[in-house]
Amino acid sequence: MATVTRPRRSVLYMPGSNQRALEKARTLAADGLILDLEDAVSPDAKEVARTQVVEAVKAGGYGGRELLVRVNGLNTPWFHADVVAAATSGAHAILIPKVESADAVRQVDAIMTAAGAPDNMAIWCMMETPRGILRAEEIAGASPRMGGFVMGTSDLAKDLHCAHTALRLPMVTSLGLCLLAARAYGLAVLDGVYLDLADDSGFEASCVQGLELGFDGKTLIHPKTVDAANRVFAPSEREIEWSQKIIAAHAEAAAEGKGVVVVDGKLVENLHVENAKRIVKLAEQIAELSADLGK
Ligand SMILES: CC(C)(COP(=O)(O)OP(=O)(O)OC[C@H]1O[C@@H](n2cnc3c(N)ncnc32)[C@H](O)[C@@H]1OP(=O)(O)O)[C@@H](O)C(=O)NCCC(=O)NCCSC(=O)C[C@H](O)C(=O)O
Ligand SMILES: [Mg+2]
Repeated sequence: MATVTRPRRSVLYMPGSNQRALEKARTLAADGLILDLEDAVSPDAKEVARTQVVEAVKAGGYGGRELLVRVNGLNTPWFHADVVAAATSGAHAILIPKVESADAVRQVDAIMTAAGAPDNMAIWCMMETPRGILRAEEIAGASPRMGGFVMGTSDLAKDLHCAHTALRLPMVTSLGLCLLAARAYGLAVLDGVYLDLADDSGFEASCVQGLELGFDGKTLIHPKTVDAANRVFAPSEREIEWSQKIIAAHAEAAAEGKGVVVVDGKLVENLHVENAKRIVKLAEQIAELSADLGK
């Protein structure tokens, strides 16, 4: 069973160079934020973005939202200083772009540790190159700090020479390999961004597909998409009620020495109960986070 440690239905990117966005994020109902130093920031704004992001995280005000700092890639002039600065910022995780090997993760781990990062600060990896996808398993298991994968479907589509289609068939193999590796190693895994901000129904359909594939949530580029992602990736009332019902029925059956029970004509075994417990726990965590954010 995949471990649920916190809700990650909606995780919003913002350019670290955009002070207004860093401020605005304190008021948004996103479960998590990616404070970006990489692709959303132009080369001449890299240092300013790094300073602003570290100051914003240290200043706080983000409540229970999960904070990830996306640093520049290993082969860039900004990488080392980004990791050192993020390591003691108080963010929950460093997100490394374009990861292609376990060694890259271990390099970041070593820099973080030397810079004084707390033991519970995680490493997340952008999965967005063909080599990275093919090595998803070794990357997932590269360090005890590994916390999750974020699908970088824009970079990946560029490298695969594939099209962005509604059903994402050209992307399904890559998404599936990363989901397998993430679940095998107990990591979180977030779906890629939807680029057409004018297409609300297309966005929602891509969230539904991401949920059905097994993603924990969706990465977003604009606040207007937060509510739809939160809605789609949250368990419905019906699912919660059904989960509670089968947990109770199975516990009653277990007390009578039975391993299975039939509820409303459906066979319920321990595996269904495990999944039901995950759903109930996720619903509780969403309620706690919503109360914390006042949303
Ligand atoms: C796309 C945007 C440039 C649009 O910005 P803007 O024109 O300012 O939008 P609005 O006027 O509609 O904004 C309304 C208010 O919302 C705030 N806002 C907008 N976007 C964000 C955000 N991302 N985070 C926080 N707040 C945001 C505005 O400040 C307005 O607030 P107010 O002042 O109160 O009116 C912009 O949305 C944007 O920059 N988005 C993020 C782009 C980004 O980070 N891209 C990189 C990540 S995606 C990626 O890299 C994919 C991956 O690597 C891959 O390969 O797939
Ligand atoms: Mg990318």
